[in-house]
Amino acid sequence: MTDLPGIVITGASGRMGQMLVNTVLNSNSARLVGALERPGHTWIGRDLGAVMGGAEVGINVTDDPLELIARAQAVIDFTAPAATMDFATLCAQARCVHVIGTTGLSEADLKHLSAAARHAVVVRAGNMSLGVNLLTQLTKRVAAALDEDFDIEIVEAHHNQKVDAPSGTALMLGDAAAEGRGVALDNVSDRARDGITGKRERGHIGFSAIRGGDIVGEHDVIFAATGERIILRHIATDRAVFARGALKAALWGQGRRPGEYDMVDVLGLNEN
Ligand SMILES: NC(=O)C1=CN([C@@H]2O[C@H](COP(=O)(O)OP(=O)(O)OC[C@H]3O[C@@H](n4cnc5c(N)ncnc54)[C@H](O)[C@@H]3O)[C@@H](O)[C@H]2O)C=CC1
Ligand SMILES: O=C(O)C1=N[C@H](C(=O)O)C[C@H](O)C1
Repeated sequence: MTDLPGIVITGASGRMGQMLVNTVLNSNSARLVGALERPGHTWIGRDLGAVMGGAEVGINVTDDPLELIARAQAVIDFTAPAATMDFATLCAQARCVHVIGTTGLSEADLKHLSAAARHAVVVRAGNMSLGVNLLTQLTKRVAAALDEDFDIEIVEAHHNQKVDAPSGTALMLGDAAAEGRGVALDNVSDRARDGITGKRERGHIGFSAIRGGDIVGEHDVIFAATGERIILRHIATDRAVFARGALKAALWGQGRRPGEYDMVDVLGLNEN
């Protein structure tokens, strides 16, 4: 028995799930206590290590979150919006830290998370990497320094299995740019252009999404004026950067007061 925080990974068979399992299993700061998958998944009831193609780890994958979350100190959750809402309720009941990487959440989902955060620590970010969270701060500063002569466009690229657009990261960057400009993103966001769209509106923030192959995640924030252009870019080449950030968040959340937090809080980037 050890005092290290016990972590449950949801969506264990997913691209991020498997990365998270390996990250926690290789950590000296946390221990893996459970792995969840959706009902009907072929991994249910089987040893997690074995289904991942390695040695047995003594943890059977389950589709029953109730008992598992009750004895966890943190749940790291990169799944899908409906599943994340269910896990948020259970984490709130268990007073356990809920680290959420899931993107594509609706306004109603965000309200649900705010309610859950009255009882538990909820750390959520559309991107858990250090680089992107630093990029949001840079974006805010550049947007604040430039006026609307600079058109802001956010371009993101991801693999062909991604189901939501714009990416969670693109929306974080859009929020940062809007905050820098002192406007609400909802009032200035251009999220789809097709056909005779009319001229670009001054002050708007545009989004474009590329989907193809195995691209892990790439984001450009373009500030385009007449005669010059600034481009802030982040390229993720390995999902380990997201998993490391998520584990850091799970550990950071231990002993904190219930509430909603993000990776800027976890990484202490607000102080810079
Ligand atoms: N915030 C961040 O840093 C990052 C966020 N993401 C986001 O994480 C999410 C997952 O991404 P991927 O791993 O690429 O997707 P994926 O499709 O490979 O994995 C999702 C997994 O969740 C499982 N799942 C769905 N419903 C479930 C339920 N009720 N209970 C348990 N498991 C359930 C699925 O079976 C699947 O294995 C997406 O929303 C993606 O945008 C991905 C990478 C980084
Ligand atoms: O689905 C992904 O893969 C990713 N999703 C996140 C997003 O929506 O921004 C983070 C990362 O870019 C990978």
